[in-house]
Amino acid sequence: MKAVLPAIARPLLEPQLPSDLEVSWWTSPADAKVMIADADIAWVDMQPTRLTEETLREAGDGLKWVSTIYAGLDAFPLDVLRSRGATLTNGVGINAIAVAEYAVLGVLAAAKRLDEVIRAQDRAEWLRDAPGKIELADTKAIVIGYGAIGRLIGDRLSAFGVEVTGVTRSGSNGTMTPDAWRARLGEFDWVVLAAPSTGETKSMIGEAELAAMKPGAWLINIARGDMIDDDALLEALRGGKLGGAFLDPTNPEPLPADHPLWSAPNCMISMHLSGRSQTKMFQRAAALFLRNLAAFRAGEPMENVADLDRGY
Ligand SMILES: NC(=O)C1=CN([C@@H]2O[C@H](COP(=O)(O)OP(=O)(O)OC[C@H]3O[C@@H](n4cnc5c(N)ncnc54)[C@H](O)[C@@H]3O)[C@@H](O)[C@H]2O)C=CC1
Ligand SMILES: O=C(O)C(=O)CO
Repeated sequence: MKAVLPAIARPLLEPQLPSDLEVSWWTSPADAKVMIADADIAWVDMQPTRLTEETLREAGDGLKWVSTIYAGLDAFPLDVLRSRGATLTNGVGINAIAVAEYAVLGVLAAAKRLDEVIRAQDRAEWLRDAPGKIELADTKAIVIGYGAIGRLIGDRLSAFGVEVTGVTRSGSNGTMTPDAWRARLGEFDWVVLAAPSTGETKSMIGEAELAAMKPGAWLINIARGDMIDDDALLEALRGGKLGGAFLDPTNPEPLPADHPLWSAPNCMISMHLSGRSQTKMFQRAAALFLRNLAAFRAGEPMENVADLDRGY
């Protein structure tokens, strides 16, 4: 059995790999593309070493399991994997803590207008009044996408006294269903996006949704940039009714230097940095891969198997 694995994870994986597994370590997409031709297993990540759709198309017929550290699968050619009959396991949970902490950072930065405080510091200006005076306690948040990340955001915001409502696809465990949240948008001070980018969620926040939000409410996006209609967001930000937006991912990435969102009023952009966390992320990813490898070899069910039709 042959596996193509990322060299970056080699120190964590190699000591624990079974001796009869033949391994090639990729350091670049070009490496992966060659190595994958006769692999049974491939761990591929779309960034920073972007593996192209072409690579997965060119993989040999033996490729049965593709593993990734990514939770969001929107950049993966799911149709190619589906037509090959290959299993894709994702990285849901691996960086959920780091991302949830960024969402809370976004809410706190918006409440206290940390961006304005830091701009004043850059000017060596001593502010006489706080630019943001919102106390989180007794405010209300809706977290659209209440999965691994969304639930952690919910727990953390609840600890600040925020009343949290979650949205899931199924509406299970007291969450709202995707057809119910729009009618209630006007109730929330914080609208947090933590759902996967799929056909159902692309541009889910557009003109109508922004208009329905409570005056002064903030939009916090830690999911994917294409879930927001940027033209509508720019108009809402310029109109001043929206409190503002905290955007971790954007569409496209990197955001071009001349993109109007950079200079839009009341907009903070964190450059899709939220998922980065010291070494813990790789330790969790390696541990998950090794558990799944044992299951794959034993013909047992693996963890984090993506639903290729659903898209996450
Ligand atoms: N900014 C970053 O660095 C990161 C962003 N992400 C993004 O966050 C997304 C969520 O990640 P996880 O929580 O780990 O995934 P997850 O699979 O644990 O949770 C997804 C949640 O979204 C819900 N959902 C699905 N379709 C929905 C819809 N149409 N409307 C409302 N809710 C819907 C699901 O029911 C589930 O509760 C990922 O798909 C990825 O795009 C993930 C990791 C890092
Ligand atoms: O895991 C993901 O989907 C990410 O966006 C990581 O940054």
